[in-house]
Amino acid sequence: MSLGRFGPVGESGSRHGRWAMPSSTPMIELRSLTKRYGATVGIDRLDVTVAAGEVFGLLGPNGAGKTTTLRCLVGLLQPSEGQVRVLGLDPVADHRRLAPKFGYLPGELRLYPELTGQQTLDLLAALQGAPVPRQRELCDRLALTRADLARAVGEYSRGMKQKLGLVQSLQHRPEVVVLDEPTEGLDPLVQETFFELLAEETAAGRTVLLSSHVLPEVQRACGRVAIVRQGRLVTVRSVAELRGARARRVRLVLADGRGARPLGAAERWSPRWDGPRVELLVPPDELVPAVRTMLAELPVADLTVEEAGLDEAFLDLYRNSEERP
Ligand SMILES: Nc1ncnc2c1ncn2[C@@H]1O[C@H](COP(=O)(O)OP(=O)(O)OP(=O)(O)O)[C@@H](O)[C@H]1O
Repeated sequence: MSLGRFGPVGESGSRHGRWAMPSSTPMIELRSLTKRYGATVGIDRLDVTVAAGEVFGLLGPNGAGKTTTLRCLVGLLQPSEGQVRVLGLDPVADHRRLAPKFGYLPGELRLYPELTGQQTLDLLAALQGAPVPRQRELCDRLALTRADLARAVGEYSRGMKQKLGLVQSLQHRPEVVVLDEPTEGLDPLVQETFFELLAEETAAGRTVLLSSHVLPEVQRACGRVAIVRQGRLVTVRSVAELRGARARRVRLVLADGRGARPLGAAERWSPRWDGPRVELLVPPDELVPAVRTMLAELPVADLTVEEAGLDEAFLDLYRNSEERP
């Protein structure tokens, strides 16, 4: 079972009444974190800090380094360089102290197929080394029935396995939860419940880091997002900031009714034609000069401006990172 380096009950015992952490200590801290696989760079000098009560998103395309980052966080991988701290502790050296306070949902949940759902949850609870006050409630909310839990997980559908994975990641009420692609395989109703659970986690001051390549998921769940690409951090932004940086979509109808043709100076905003209408994506700080140029140079019969979607802001950041030397 690959669920992280959870040991049996360590000297820290249950989650109640142990070492005190200064309130200023970040819940998660990655400092110049680098992981190489031989000649391949998984992640390269990643700096990320996550505070208590945040839902923080790690967003990036396939192969960006999300899983590598999460595995370093969980202590499954030893960094090649740099530092990882979770609750001020080293996930490799201090994994026994961390296990009761830490929840992890791996991207590929591999379970013992012959164990029942209930046996799996109980085994993982023992490895977490903590009581599981939320196990029953989470199973109920994620619609894992007693009959489901009595079946061998080898018979589970993908969605049921994912639900079991979510239950085990939260059942011991951990202070920090790391989730790799958490909504994979969940139907829309269960996804709703998942988002409710996330909101409750942060309302209770707990911290969540989730990886995703699904933008609407991040937009909905996270306050801040780190965008990674080819192992490098492109940017860390609040979702609100990403919205503010959104391009403006300018739609024009040209009076002469003709279709696609060169637009002179306006060509730089990548026009997309649809019959006599044309659509351009303009960065917010170029909007006023762009509209002036269009009105001066083109036979404009109609013009509308609206904010482009968050996905376009996101793609813009990707493109900008690609253009970097
Ligand atoms: N065990 C490994 N051995 C060699 N290279 C690896 C290994 N694991 C990951 N990599 C490489 O490290 C880079 C980052 O991979 P990683 O799995 O962390 O990305 P990811 O963002 O999680 O991708 P995905 O969204 O596809 O899961 C990729 O180039 C990948 O090929």
